[in-house]
Amino acid sequence: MDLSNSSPVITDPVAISQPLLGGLPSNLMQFSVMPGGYSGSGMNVSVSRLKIEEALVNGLLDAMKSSSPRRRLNAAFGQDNPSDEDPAYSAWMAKCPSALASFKQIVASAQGKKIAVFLDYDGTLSPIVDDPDKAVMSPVMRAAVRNVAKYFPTAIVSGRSRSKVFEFVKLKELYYAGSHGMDITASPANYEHNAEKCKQANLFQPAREFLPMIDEVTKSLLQVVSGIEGAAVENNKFCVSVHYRKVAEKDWELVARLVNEVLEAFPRLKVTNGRMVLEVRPVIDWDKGKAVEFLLQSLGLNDTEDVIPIYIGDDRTDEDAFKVLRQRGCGFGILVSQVPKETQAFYSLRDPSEVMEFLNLLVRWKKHSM
Ligand SMILES: O=P(O)(O)OC[C@H]1O[C@H](O[C@H]2O[C@H](CO)[C@@H](O)[C@H](O)[C@H]2O)[C@H](O)[C@@H](O)[C@@H]1O
Repeated sequence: MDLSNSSPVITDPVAISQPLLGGLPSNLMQFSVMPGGYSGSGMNVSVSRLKIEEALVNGLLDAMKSSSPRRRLNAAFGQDNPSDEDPAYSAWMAKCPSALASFKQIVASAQGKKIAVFLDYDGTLSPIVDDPDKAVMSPVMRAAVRNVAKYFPTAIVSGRSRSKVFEFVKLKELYYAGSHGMDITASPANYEHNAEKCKQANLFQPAREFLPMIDEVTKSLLQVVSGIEGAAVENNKFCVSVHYRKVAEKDWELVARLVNEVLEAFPRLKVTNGRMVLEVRPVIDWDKGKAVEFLLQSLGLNDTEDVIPIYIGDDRTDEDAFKVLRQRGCGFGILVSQVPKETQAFYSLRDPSEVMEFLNLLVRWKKHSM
């Protein structure tokens, strides 16, 4: 199946100049997203719309409230800074131990194998801040990621658009999967800046046909939330974020209702809730987990006996990747969180500074074991 012809509309100049894996190699055929990936029949569409609406009306606001960090902390501990002495926290740490404390165990299982590193961006490599445009990465974190990429194939897997996350990370030696994995370069980003190597850039965009729809829904969302103080809309190319971090809690219901109303006109889009953000995206069978599988396969790292993928992320969307690693029975998910959470990850780190410490340890270990 040649995916380069699967999209009737190409509005993106990058996509035009870089064929969509111009005829997928046979080892990547399994990754084509069939049109049936979303509900195509009228009946299915209306049934799933009803379900989505019901879930949105009944659950969206609850989900928004429960994603408030202060509420979660208070619900878990009644205080803002949980310590190891807190029984609830230490019970969770027993299930999902610190990747720093368990470092020896982690590298022991990687002995003689290749490690591949997958990193989420917001909340993992940069601390969560109020203004999404200011979520910059510190120079020390950039140095840590650069060093990791010297020794291990390293990819960023983010909900942001690929170009936006590249603007923040600025490292050409990495692989990037933007828009929750719906926009992947299976070659280091520096290939894209080299005309000769452009064709090898292996751009994979399973939701490319949704581009015009995403632009349209972005306009509608911008329009409806423009009157709500603090609300912001971010076009992430194959998905859109509606931020409510700076919206007064009394207006959250209005945000949920307006987003829900807009989506009624877009049955092929769905909404999920992230960290104080509603994420609107295509209803296709593709997520960060599929992106990780795709990258492992296309980089020749698919041998579960020989390769240990490590995925570090803080968000609900990262759970899809943790789950994939668990199901493959090789590699580790590491959840970045200060509070107990249901997770498919094996280990945890408290915040981006611990992520940096872990990355530095990995490099030091590799240097000494060479
Ligand atoms: O997969 P990620 O890289 O974690 O992207 C998920 C969302 O991250 C960004 O929003 C989050 O970080 C912002 C900056 O710290 C914060 O203001 C916001 O409240 C968080 O939800 C990004 O702006 C979103 O578009 C991504 O969907």
